[in-house]
Amino acid sequence: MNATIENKKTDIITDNGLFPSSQVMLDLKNLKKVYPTPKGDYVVLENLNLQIKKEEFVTIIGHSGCGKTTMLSMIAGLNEISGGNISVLGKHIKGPGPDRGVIFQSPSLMPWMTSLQNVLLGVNQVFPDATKWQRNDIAKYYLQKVGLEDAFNKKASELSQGMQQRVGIARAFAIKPKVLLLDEPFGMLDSLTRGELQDILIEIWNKEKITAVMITHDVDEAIFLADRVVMMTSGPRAKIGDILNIDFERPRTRKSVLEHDDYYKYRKHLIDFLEH
Ligand SMILES: Nc1ncnc2c1ncn2[C@@H]1O[C@H](COP(=O)(O)OP(=O)(O)OP(=O)(O)O)[C@@H](O)[C@H]1O
Repeated sequence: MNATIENKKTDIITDNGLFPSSQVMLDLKNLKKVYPTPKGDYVVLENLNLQIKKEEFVTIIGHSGCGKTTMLSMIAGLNEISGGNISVLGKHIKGPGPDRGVIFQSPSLMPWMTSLQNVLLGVNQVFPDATKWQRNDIAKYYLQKVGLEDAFNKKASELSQGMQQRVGIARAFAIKPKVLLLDEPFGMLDSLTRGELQDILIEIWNKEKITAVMITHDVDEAIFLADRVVMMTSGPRAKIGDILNIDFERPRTRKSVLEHDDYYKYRKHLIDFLEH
């Protein structure tokens, strides 16, 4: 990994996130979500507009309960859209699909199955025409990428939380999605394991260059991983409040990011947003 990033000072650049359509992977237009409740309709999201570019890594931050998971689950096709639309490469989504992989906070593996069998569940569905050997190779390749080459045949129930999330990462990449959606994937892990998995995630992402959208509550994680940090306003009727471009070169190391003059500027910008 490149240990240095050019320490050139830049001004904080925020943008309105609008790009030529040829560059856009994900397009959220006038997105609205209403949850019916006993007390009446609760409008969680309204007029939410966001474009995410091909090969971009975007992190999403916002106050607890503002609607981050709601937005991500709508992109995944797991939560009905109340208004507006979401498109992937210009096509409106109508439900879940193999073009979008999801990594949740808890990987929800089948506990009685091995790491390999868990990864194969998705691979078998998405690549039904591949031979058994080819599918095995794909699953093993990604398990090895997340450092589980010695645990192919370990049951999920025998794995630590960190190892289970490694399987979750392998499972998501193995279906070769166009977009990877991550909902606080490291939220339950200790800081050392969290750092290790951030490095693994970014290493595979650097190689595969798929579009990634990740919710996090951790401002440092948001900066370290992202090309842009998207800030959501507090609900109800939450929308995109601000977008911060993170202009650090890649590949990045934690040390080089922390030592960059702009790091604290970025951090302050995000914390100011969250505190107001
Ligand atoms: N199925 C549902 N029915 C009614 N209200 C819901 C439902 N799911 C979520 N909500 C409400 O919608 C709001 C947004 O929830 P959501 O989980 O999307 O927020 P979040 O920003 O991801 O929160 P957190 O950061 O705590 O994970 C919350 O007030 C939540 O209580």
